Amino acid sequence: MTGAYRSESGIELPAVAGPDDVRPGLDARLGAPGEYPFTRGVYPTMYTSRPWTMRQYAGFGTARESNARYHQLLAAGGHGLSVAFDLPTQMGYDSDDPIARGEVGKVGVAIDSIDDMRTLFDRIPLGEVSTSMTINAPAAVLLLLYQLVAEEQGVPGAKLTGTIQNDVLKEYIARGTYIFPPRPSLRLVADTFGYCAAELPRWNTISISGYHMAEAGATPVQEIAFTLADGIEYVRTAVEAGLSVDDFAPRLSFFFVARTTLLEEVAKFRAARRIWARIMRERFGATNPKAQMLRFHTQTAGVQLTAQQPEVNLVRVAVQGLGAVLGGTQSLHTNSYDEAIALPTEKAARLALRTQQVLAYETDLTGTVDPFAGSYLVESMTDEVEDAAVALIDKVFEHGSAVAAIESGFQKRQIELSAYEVAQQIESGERTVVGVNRFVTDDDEPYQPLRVDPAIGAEQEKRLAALRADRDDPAVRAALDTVRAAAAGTDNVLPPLKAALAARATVGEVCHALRDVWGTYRPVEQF
Ligand SMILES: C[C@H](C(=O)O)C(=O)SCCNC(=O)CCNC(=O)[C@H](O)C(C)(C)COP(=O)(O)OP(=O)(O)OC[C@H]1O[C@@H](n2cnc3c(N)ncnc32)[C@H](O)[C@@H]1OP(=O)(O)O
Repeated sequence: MTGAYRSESGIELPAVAGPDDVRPGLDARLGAPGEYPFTRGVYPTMYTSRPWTMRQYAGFGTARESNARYHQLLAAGGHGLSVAFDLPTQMGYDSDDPIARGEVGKVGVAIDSIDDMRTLFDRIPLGEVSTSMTINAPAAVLLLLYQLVAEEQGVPGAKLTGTIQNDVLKEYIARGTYIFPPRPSLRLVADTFGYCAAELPRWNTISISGYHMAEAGATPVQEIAFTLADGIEYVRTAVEAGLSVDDFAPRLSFFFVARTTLLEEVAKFRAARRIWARIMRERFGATNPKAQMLRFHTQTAGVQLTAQQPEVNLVRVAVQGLGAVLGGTQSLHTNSYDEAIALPTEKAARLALRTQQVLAYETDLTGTVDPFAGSYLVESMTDEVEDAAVALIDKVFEHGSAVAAIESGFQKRQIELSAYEVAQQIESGERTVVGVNRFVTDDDEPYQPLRVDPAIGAEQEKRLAALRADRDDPAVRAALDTVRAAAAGTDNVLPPLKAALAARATVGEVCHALRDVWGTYRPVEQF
């Protein structure tokens, strides 16, 4: 390589960093751990009093199979649950909808109704375990099903802890599971904030996500800038809906990637906390410190895993996870080594969890807080990532709002340009990917991927037919009419949604009721 090393975001690294690389005023930029601007972490004691939450994302096939995987993960020492839903559920369609054919139970679990949700959490005490659900456009619907099942277990809403992803804006930018146009989607998000503040006060109402943008090619700077810009949009919407920032913002959470480029990643996490604290205090007038804290989940970078020599992924994941912990993550998913090929096998899923257990229990990482504080290199990179991200957030808002920028295709285009550059670097050999363009071998061992049983679609169809034959249909129709009326007006839509789901309306039926009023989003293709 010639010339200075440039980071993933294009920041030049000094070959040897020294005191001159750190700008004056470091103490004020750092603060103490647990204090504004939270550069050193959101809690004063961080992992010295409690390690991060080990939360492995899992789910496939039917509710029964996924329930078995959750029991395995908890028995293996996992701390919290993280549910992956299949595409039809994520898009608000029932398993027997023609559009769902071939996709039922593939990338996650199929959930059609309260009956499936009850099975999913069978023998799991919802008052004790915290559960994350990666669900966006229909997040309110799955959250209400969870609440209904918890109530059946005798657990009141006030005791429930967990997170819904509920971040529709990044779906338009990178992930693609949107249903409604941006504006009604934002209204549904604000309704969910309001409902949770009253009914589920310990629930994290959103996981504002940069992970998927990173997987699509965003640089670290783009990842945090576009994510924080989305965060601003959510806060603005909720404030305009009459909610108090000090009340709802403590339950906002974030979700980022951890790449193998560990130093820049640590700088990224620290910069993101600092920028968000300032935005909340200065732009939105938050005075509650909890409303200024950026708490986040991390997943190791799936896009960096390779199908060639898949065991090497174990090493990559360990390095990525190390960066997340050094950056002060609240919760972590470490990918399985076989994820570039298929859904993780049970063995691979266990090894992935073991990776974080080694980090937590065999290293000295939990003995001290923010060990990189004062590092010439990491402090200077934190400043540089911060400056570049703030400048990019300003660029987003030159479009008027994050939504307007999304509608113009701005973020998506920037991310695609970054992805193109990386692809070219791999192609030319300028960027090394071990086992792919260097250190290649012909003798990869055969690997038996986990396959989802194709009969699952038919099985779900049968369960749905039984449900529809065994419920009070006029009551379901009346409840769906009430959902439509709330969606057309200004009342919070969650209470009527809950009533419809309790009457055993399906996920697809309630989402269709909302589609009737709000319509569906059609993306504008730019190229
Ligand atoms: C790729 C894929 C896809 O596309 O499909 C995906 O999206 S997968 C996406 C998967 N997404 C996820 O798994 C998201 C996970 N997110 C979360 O779990 C949350 O949003 C989170 C990031 C805020 C982490 O929440 P958590 O409950 O695990 O952890 P917390 O940090 O909130 O800790 C739990 C409780 O312990 C307390 N606590 C923790 N540590 C300390 C400490 N050192 N001192 C004092 N208190 C502490 C917290 O205040 C909190 O209590 P209290 O609550 O009372 O304050």
